[in-house]
Amino acid sequence: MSAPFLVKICGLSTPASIDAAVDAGADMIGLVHFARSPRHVDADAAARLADHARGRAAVVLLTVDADDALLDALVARIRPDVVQLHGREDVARVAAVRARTRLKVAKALGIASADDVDRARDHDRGSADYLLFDAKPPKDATRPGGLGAPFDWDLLAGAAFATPVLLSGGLGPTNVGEAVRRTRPAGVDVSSGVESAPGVKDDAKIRAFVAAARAAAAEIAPPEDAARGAADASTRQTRQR
Ligand SMILES: O=C(O)c1ccccc1N[C@@H]1O[C@H](COP(=O)(O)O)[C@@H](O)[C@H]1O
Repeated sequence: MSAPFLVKICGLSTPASIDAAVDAGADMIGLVHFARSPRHVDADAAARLADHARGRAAVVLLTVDADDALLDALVARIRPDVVQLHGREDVARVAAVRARTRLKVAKALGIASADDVDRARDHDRGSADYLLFDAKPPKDATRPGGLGAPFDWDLLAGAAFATPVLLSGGLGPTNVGEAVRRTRPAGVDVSSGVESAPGVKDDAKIRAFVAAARAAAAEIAPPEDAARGAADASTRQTRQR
């Protein structure tokens, strides 16, 4: 059986929005530690949110070009399951963070051209546990992600990676299904697309996003997984009666 499809909801900053994501069926919740983001949470707030989510969803700590001292402090305080590196970290830095923290690492890579997809292959050598493809930010952007901008999914056509790929960048409830069907990722990640305003998560959009992602994932699942999924759903329904 193949690995389960992953849904990550990023940029959560309240216990209520974590509950909404977990109740909707998210596998991963993201906490953004980057001061220029409207979703920034400081170390203490992130630690409280991580404790709120722990055991119910994997906690992903998002940092941007954090140095060792900052990473050590954040990891010790927040105790995440995964560190998302959303800056200019190179292959050596990704490997060093993985070795230092002993945590899973998701490396975000900005995609705007076929060359960017080729460059992403440098990271497909075992240094990262996930490759997270996001739109490449414009040069004058105030942050490297969380911009609600999609990239041209056709750039991934025919591209195969050994490392599980999480698709992100401008996803939302209305386009995640098409994105999953066209790119067949291992999972999806969203922030802006499930908000009512920058940094303010919308529970209904979170529910709609997770449902649409799961429905599309079921369509692209190998036949044996689809059969197992149907059997699991039927067992769940029988138990509920
Ligand atoms: O969410 C942010 O503010 C953010 C800040 C700095 C780096 C990354 C950030 N978010 C990540 O960007 C992608 C795409 O987000 P969106 O759905 O297009 O808004 C996602 O991985 C977020 O986790």
